[in-house]
Amino acid sequence: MNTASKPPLTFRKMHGLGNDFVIIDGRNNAPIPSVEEVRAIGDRHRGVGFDQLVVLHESDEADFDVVFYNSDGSTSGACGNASRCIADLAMAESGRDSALLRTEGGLLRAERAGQLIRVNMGPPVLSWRDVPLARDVDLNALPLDGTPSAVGMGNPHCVFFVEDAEAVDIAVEGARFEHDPLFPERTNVEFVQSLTDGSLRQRTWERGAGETLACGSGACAVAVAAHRRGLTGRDVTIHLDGGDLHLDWRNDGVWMTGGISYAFTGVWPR
Ligand SMILES: N[C@@H](CCC[C@H](N)C(=O)O)C(=O)O
Repeated sequence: MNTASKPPLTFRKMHGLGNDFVIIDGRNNAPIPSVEEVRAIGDRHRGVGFDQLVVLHESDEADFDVVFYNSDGSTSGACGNASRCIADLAMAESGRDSALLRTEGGLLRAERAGQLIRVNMGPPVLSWRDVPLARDVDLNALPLDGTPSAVGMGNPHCVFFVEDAEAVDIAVEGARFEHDPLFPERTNVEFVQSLTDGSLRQRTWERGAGETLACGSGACAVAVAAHRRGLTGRDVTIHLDGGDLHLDWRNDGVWMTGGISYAFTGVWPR
């Protein structure tokens, strides 16, 4: 058995509106975690705990090439709140007020906006109105009233508009889609309520992470779905458990503006 110990993993802990991340810089041949280690680090009781773990790699066209892992070890093509956090790291390193991130979901541009960070999450790539369902589904048979909107933002989202977002049992309604053949790659699920001031209230069940305090790519999907339903203009404020995001859907994609927080650095022994 190889008893040689592997070099420890150094990481940064950050969050965007309470959606929390462990960020590991894998550049310069620095050690990166195995999927088993991702799950162990993500354990809220025995590890560090995170909603997503982010690994940074050298890039030939961006500040970083980025890989996003959920706490169950699955990967995702997008992670909006983490993208704001690592964009801040990139800008601090480069001294510029802008950054470029290459993710599985595409090339993302980010920039400072005062004390906040703006990220262009790209165009929405699909919705139920544009893409025929994989099979003939009676959408009204889905667990909640009404027909959801399916919007891709580098990752899949199923957006339900409900009368009272606080009344939704997220652990039940969100988990329903973890093994639904309608979503062969699973999906993130957002439950949204329109408010009288034109803003939206969003609660989120994340694929591979469960209920989170905020989901940035989900907020982008919600903004697109709400606009397509005539509920909002092309820009909207969304209230999440962890705080507010501002979304504006422009011709070059959906821009998301919000805050980030830097928590601490740490070392994961191996
Ligand atoms: N919290 C993220 C979304 C993270 C990935 C998602 N769970 C998925 O698997 O697609 C965000 O802020 O976008």
